[in-house]
Amino acid sequence: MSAKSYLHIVAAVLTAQDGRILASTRPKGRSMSNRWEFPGGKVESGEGRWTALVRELQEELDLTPTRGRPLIRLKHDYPDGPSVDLDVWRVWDWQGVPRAREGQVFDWFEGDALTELNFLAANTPIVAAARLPDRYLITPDWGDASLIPDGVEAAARGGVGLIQLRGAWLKTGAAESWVSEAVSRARALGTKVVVNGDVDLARAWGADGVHLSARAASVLEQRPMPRPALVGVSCHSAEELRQAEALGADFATLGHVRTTPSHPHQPPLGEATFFALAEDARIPVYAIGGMGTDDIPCLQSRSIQGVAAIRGLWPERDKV
Ligand SMILES: Nc1nc2c([nH]c(=O)n2[C@@H]2O[C@H](COP(=O)(O)OP(=O)(O)OP(=O)(O)O)[C@@H](O)[C@H]2O)c(=O)[nH]1
Repeated sequence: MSAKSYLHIVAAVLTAQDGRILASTRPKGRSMSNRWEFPGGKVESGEGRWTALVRELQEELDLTPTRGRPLIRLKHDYPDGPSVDLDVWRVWDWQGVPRAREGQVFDWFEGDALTELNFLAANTPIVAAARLPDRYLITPDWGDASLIPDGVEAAARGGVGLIQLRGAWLKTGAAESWVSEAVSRARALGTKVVVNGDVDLARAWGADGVHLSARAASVLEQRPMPRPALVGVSCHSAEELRQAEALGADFATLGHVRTTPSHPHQPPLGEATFFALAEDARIPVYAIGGMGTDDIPCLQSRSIQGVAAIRGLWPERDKV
């Protein structure tokens, strides 16, 4: 049996300095016209990925991208259409002012607003990747929750775009005030906050979403919070990634990649297994377990979203 062939497509998540993202409708006369997509198209035979992206953006929008990096790569099989290998790049610098050259409509959208557009079916995980940052901090599980709001704010100031509140302190009486303080300070800096494990708490406390264990995800048939809320799942295997995808999760953490003090007795996945699983995933993946900001360039060069960490991202490491 021959392997299925996939059309290699490059597309750009053009991101302006204010964080808004360009989306466009497919031009009239094309398949699935008037659904939303990210600008791009087929890579021609013998053409490089970046060269193809530059050509497509010039043809469609009269723009020349000058700085970008891989964001997410995933395969999708349209039941009545092509099988596509979508190679999506974040582009944050370009020459020119966008102009619709193919009769398409385009506009700039806040990340959350992207979830309301009628995108092509393959694009749900691409929209998730476009909305998500490269650094995902998980708060340390210690007794003194009073340090959480300051730590969250310092991390957000340092460029961490997503934070998971986690720990036994979440179940204590004072938790609500620490959480609402942390959420409002993070939000003022454009950083989102999700709560570990408890959907009711996440809703009640006005958090931006929830992060579930693989076990909690395994008993759900659909996502427990509608978009634009974020739903993340902790995964350790291909099976758990498939469950997170089936659930409609926005992202997964996958690990642990290396041995860490949090899991001293469990063997790590190792980098080769991590990359094999992450590159096969159809949702954005954060590498977790002994990871830090130094690992981000290597992960991104392979279209992986970024790193999730406690020690590697908490602002004052000596206090972890
Ligand atoms: N440019 C772009 N294509 C996408 C996205 N998502 C997605 O599934 N695709 C699929 O990737 C293919 C894009 O190739 P293309 O844009 O060169 O295709 P085309 O206009 O020539 O389409 P056609 O073959 O129907 O004439 C289409 O099958 C399209 O449905 C996206 O965000 N951007």
